[in-house]
Amino acid sequence: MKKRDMNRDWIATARTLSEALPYLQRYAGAIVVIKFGGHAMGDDEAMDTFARDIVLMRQVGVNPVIVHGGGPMINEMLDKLEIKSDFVRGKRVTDTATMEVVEMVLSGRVNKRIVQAINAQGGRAVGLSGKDANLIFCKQTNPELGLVGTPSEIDPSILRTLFDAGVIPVIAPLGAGHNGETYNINGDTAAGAIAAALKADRLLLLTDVAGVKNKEGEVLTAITAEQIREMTADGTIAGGMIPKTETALDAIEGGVRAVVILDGRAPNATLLELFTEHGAGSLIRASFD
Ligand SMILES: Nc1ncnc2c1ncn2[C@@H]1O[C@H](COP(=O)(O)OP(=O)(O)O)[C@@H](O)[C@H]1O
Ligand SMILES: CC(=O)N[C@@H](CCC(=O)OP(=O)(O)O)C(=O)O
Repeated sequence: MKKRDMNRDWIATARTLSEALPYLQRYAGAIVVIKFGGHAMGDDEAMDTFARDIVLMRQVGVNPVIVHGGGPMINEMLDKLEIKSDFVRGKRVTDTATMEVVEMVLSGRVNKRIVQAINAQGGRAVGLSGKDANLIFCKQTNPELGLVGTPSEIDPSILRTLFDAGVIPVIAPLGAGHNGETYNINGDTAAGAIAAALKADRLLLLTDVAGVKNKEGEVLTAITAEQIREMTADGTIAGGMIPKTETALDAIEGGVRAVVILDGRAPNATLLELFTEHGAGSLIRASFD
């Protein structure tokens, strides 16, 4: 299949996971950044399946880094507190009161739920946010969005320390400002910036759709930067898909080898993408030569 050819430098030729098993050691040392979106988290079963895949990945020597979202969980808490919030091009307009809720929900409930799920599957996960160990400093994205941040300096050294210790980092997308501010970073944006800083082998953006769809609603297995620009301009790519495709382009420009947008709720989604020939979702690479 065409997509398979484009992956030949890194992905196995196995058709099934069991066929891939004897070859898994070839991935030892690879860095795979996985954005786990709020919509992809679904119920406890989806969380457990995700956690099992991540632990298996770590057991074969891959260094997985989880960067999570949690938009729906933030919405739920804002509703309870009767705080209104608006989105502009997929990003939440964040004032001080909203920021407090975002930090509590992401660094607290959502981060620890993922850490606990991975540890329950036999892994060793540690939760942190972009504020820990100076991982992410931000500048303001746009005054109209308030405390939404764009990562400006990333220090991934803490992640390498965790890799060496066999620990799986689970990162909430928050950043520090140089004047003591806390910034809300879109989860996709944070994952892309971390993947670029690590020059990751793969960035997987897990969501609740099978991939990027064209006007006819068909999932595109491979997309170029040019197609993404056209589809965004004509409105085919909209809402939450905008930060994902923008992230994919920035990550590739920043040195990530390939980005895949895929359905995180599909059984064994991440393992199938990494270890089998057919992969899953929409693959974005610098060039398809
Ligand atoms: N061209 C497109 N292809 C696929 N999904 C799209 C497209 N344009 C907009 N979307 C929307 O983007 C959503 C994914 O973004 P979002 O809801 O923010 O996900 P997550 O919470 O997983 O980060 C999809 O559920 C879909 O409704
Ligand atoms: C700036 C911005 O929009 N931040 C997001 C952070 C969480 C996120 O990205 O969650 P999902 O991946 O589940 O959508 C927010 O406040 O919702």
